[in-house]
Amino acid sequence: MSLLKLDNVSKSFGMLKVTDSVSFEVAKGEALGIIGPNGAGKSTLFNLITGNIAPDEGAVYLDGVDMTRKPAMSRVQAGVGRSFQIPQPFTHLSVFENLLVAANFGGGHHGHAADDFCMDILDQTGLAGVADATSGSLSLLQRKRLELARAMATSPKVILLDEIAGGLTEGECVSLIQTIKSIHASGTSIIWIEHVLHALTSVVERLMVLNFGKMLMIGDPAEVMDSPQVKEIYLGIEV
Ligand SMILES: Nc1ncnc2c1ncn2[C@@H]1O[C@H](COP(=O)(O)OP(=O)(O)OP(=O)(O)O)[C@@H](O)[C@H]1O
Repeated sequence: MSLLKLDNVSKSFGMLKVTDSVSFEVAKGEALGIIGPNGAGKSTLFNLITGNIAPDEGAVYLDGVDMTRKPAMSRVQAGVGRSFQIPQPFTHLSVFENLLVAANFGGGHHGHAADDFCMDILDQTGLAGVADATSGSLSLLQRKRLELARAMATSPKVILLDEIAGGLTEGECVSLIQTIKSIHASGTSIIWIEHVLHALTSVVERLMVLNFGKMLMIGDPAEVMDSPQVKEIYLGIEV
């Protein structure tokens, strides 16, 4: 059975159909990449999965349960974790405290068990050395790591990564990819929107292309990137 399923999901803002009858499934433990031109509807698709916006039509299922009308918080508690394009930590709290908030409210972890759980995530995401630093003092790479860590602190079954590699140097990007690979290897499903294609294709098993709100193609990353239709529409290259 699939972990996450979208069934003919559509959403319009005024006259603009931003998500147009999108259907796909993500298996347990799978990593799926999403690409598409600016304004294709990628972030809107994430908002429909997380419950930040409601679809006009269609349904969203997690583990076979219809989540379509459930609020965002209950989806977090059911296992949908998310990182944001622009990191959104509580800047006055320490890195550790940021994780505790996510673990308490999103992951249902409390007391000493929550402390240990958060320390494990700090290790996994490479933040153990800055546990007591205020999150406002972190470098860009560390803030990206904190976005990952906060998503992991909610004990997700699937994490949605929104352009997490953007703005990093090549070396920083390689180091973040290692962390994302370790999260994937531990069994968490990943859906990742990314413009840094080499980072994305080094992790994901399937790639989806969105264009004008429609799913243009989904499949093996190399085959998708090789498709003349994708080259023309996504990359703007005449073939
Ligand atoms: N809340 C909203 N109200 C009105 N229009 C919106 C809203 N959210 C998104 N849009 C519009 O929907 C379209 C798709 O936006 P979306 O952010 O989902 O695209 P995207 O593929 O994530 O783009 P990018 O790669 O630039 O982040 C855009 O034209 C955007 O202006």
